[in-house]
Amino acid sequence: MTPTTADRSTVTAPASAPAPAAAARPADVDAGGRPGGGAPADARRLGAERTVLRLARPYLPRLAGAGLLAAGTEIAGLALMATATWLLMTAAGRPELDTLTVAIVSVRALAIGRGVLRYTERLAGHDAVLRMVTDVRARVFATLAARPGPVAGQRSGDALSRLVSDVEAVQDLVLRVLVPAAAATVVGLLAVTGTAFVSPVAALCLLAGLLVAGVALPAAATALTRRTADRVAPLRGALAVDAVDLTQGAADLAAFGAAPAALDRAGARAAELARLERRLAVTGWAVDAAGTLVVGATVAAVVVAALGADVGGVLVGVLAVGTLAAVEATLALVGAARQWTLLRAALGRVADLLTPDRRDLPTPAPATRATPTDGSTAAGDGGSTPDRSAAISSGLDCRLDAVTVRYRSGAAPALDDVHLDLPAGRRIAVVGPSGAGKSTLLGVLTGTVRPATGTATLDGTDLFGHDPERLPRLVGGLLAEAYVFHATVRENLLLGRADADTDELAAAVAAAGLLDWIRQQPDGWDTMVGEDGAQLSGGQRQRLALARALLAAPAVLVLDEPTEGLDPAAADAVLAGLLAGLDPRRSLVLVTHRLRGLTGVDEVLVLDAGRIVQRGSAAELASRPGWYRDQWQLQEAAERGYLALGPAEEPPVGGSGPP
Ligand SMILES: Nc1ncnc2c1ncn2[C@@H]1O[C@H](COP(=O)(O)OP(=O)(O)OP(=O)(O)O)[C@@H](O)[C@H]1O
Repeated sequence: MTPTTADRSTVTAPASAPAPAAAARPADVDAGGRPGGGAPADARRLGAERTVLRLARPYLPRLAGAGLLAAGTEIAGLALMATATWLLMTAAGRPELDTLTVAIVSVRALAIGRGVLRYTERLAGHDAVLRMVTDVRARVFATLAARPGPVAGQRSGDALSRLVSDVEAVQDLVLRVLVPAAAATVVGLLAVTGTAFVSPVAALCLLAGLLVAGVALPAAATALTRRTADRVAPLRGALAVDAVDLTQGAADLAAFGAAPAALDRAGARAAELARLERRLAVTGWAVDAAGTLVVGATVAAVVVAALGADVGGVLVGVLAVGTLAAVEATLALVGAARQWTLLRAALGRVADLLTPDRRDLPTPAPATRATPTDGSTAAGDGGSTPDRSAAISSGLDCRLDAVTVRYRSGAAPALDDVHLDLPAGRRIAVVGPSGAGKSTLLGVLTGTVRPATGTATLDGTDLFGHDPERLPRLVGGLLAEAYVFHATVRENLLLGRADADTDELAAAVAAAGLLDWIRQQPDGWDTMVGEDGAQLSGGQRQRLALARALLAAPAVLVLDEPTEGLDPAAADAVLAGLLAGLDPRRSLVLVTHRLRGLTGVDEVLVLDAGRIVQRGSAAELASRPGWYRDQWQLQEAAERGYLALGPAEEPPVGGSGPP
């Protein structure tokens, strides 16, 4: 009974649910994380580049300057290679030193100039791009800040990643794609023109080599890596979601026995991601090897063509080395194409935000629910553990004898010599002041808190001797700090029982008082609840958690403040509904601060400072002096004030008489 439970409590999801409709398979998720790939998506992506580059207009002169400097760097490199080759080959013939002076000075000047140009190009390029990116980031921030609330299906981390990494993709588009591509194009054209003066046939060979290196190979690299790259980004997103669910939802996964399946699922996703990344790496190596072959073949073709055209030996050498430098510079386009493939998803997301008509489109979280193999969700498919999906068919006896719990040696015990007999089908409520030990008692019953002394038995055997993975199916329910997964209502419910059909879901949800709300939602059972249930009210999260606990139907159902966060009338209705709907074979341990509606339980225990200070039926305790009666009177008085303040929408159920 932690006070904050009301806001956060909910039960969790994964179970062996059928692949939910909301889950999109990677193949159906485009790079922008939107379902549906193919041609329209491509058109949309190109539109994304246009949208993003429109923002570059104010910085065009600076960017053009950076592009020219990049081209100058490449040209200086090409000229350096050609001049140095001419110098070496000419010097081999021992000519007069005067004839070499210009070449010697040129080599030095080009070597120094290339370094200077490279430095200036980096300076100018980053200056222009950082200015532009600052502008883009400010716009993205303003757009996110102006939103009335989170878009359905979007996580808080998603907004952060749009602001940081997606905007960096804009920077990479300019610096690592457009500038190198422009420089390679200029160098290629100059090299072909220069070669044409020496030998037109050699120039044609060079042109062919440059087209293969600068057009065919980048196109092949894009085609080969695009499908894989499109699957990598959503998978990374899904894996990040798994990591959050596995850490923040660890207690709930364990409580419903879904942790091993969730771990398996995350492991399968990680393995799939590794496989795709290996495939990308292999494709990259293959394309690089093809590039090297193209360089060699082009040089050979140029040399043969030049020799065939009776070009002098020194010039043939210069042409060969110049060809080498030009084709290698053009191969930068392969890297640029690969980079572009990887950037498209992020560019699409930035464009979605910055274009009003795109912004209105629902943007599901980046493939958070995409899975490598089965389309199941991170939260919604716990794999099929037969034991988990089978409801316990009968009740079990549970017993605590002289149980004492001490969290720290020397500290006062959180439970002190507690005796509790809970035969199958018995329903008890545990009440008491804050810090009395109520949650600790539930901890002992669910096997998460081990007593210092005393014994806890379930079905006649030591409770702590039971299989830790099976125990949650025997004793479990709604515990404090429950976690709601970023998944649909159905997926969150199916964590409770994987094989529940819609009628069973509806019965549990009706008992928790959430059925009407679900029916009113356009997506019904497939309504996304947001990260940790952020798209639900506190009361709705609590009802969802309760419904999931009821669905789990363990032999001993423990409920820690099931009606916390609900208004008094709703709390009464929910408690009455759940007591009425409970299978009579199952036991119930209900921890609550609210004393109304407890007439439906067999016994109420009052805990204080770890000891059971009162026990009896609700009516008996209300008639005896003590903590229970004082608290009952206080709550009744407060409730009368509450009801006097506003019209009660629902009549109180199940607690109007003496307690
Ligand atoms: N993990 C822990 N480590 C140390 N002390 C703990 C821990 N959990 C509980 N306690 C202490 O044990 C005592 C009983 O706590 P417990 O949470 O069981 O009370 P509670 O009746 O559920 O309280 P509340 O109604 O406020 O939730 C308290 O004094 C608390 O400070």
